[in-house]
Amino acid sequence: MATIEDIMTLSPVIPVLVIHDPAHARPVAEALVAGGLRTLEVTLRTESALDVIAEMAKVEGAVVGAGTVLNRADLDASVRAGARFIVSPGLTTPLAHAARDADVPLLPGIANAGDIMRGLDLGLTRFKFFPAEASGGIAALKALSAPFGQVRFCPTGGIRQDTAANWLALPSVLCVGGSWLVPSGTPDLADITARARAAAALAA
Ligand SMILES: O=C(O)C(=O)C[C@H](O)[C@H](O)COP(=O)(O)O
Repeated sequence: MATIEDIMTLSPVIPVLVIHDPAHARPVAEALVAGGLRTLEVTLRTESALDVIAEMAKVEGAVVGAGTVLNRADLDASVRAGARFIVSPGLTTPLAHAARDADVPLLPGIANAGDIMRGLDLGLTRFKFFPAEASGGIAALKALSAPFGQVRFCPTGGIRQDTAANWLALPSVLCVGGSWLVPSGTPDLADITARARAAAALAA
């Protein structure tokens, strides 16, 4: 079983995916992997998300996780569908316990020092900083990182190709997440691969 650190360091950018049509799942995952992004977060925001996870998990080289996981039921369903890691917008004790029980890596969202301290009490040191730009951006994460030397982050929310490098330059940042890799609508696979290639070229 990979650790959440392994997942976060596979590539500098984790695409956050909102896919409605399961028929798009495999081609989109293949296009991202072809561009060099292997870690894929499928949000549970669509009715077909679990089917999308199952389809994407078949793509060679893809490491598929579930995002927008809110509780134990979401987590268990995601793992059954083939998710190898779990991302949540926030941190709850029941979700942390569910991840521990399922032995699945968890990347929970945090936005303040209290969230981080609760995470540390639960044995967690790797967090999604969400919503990154709206929570104060780079200045906020720098300030938040200072008291927690052992903690590392995946900022997500409002980050794009042209701002990702600034985030990745922070010593406390292992990777960033973002939805800019796959715009909504019918997927343009060549464009997705080009976006992935540009993102993969950003060094963490
Ligand atoms: O769905 C979830 O679980 C979330 O926590 C939200 C997503 O990570 C952000 O919506 C991505 O942000 P954008 O890249 O600005 O679109």
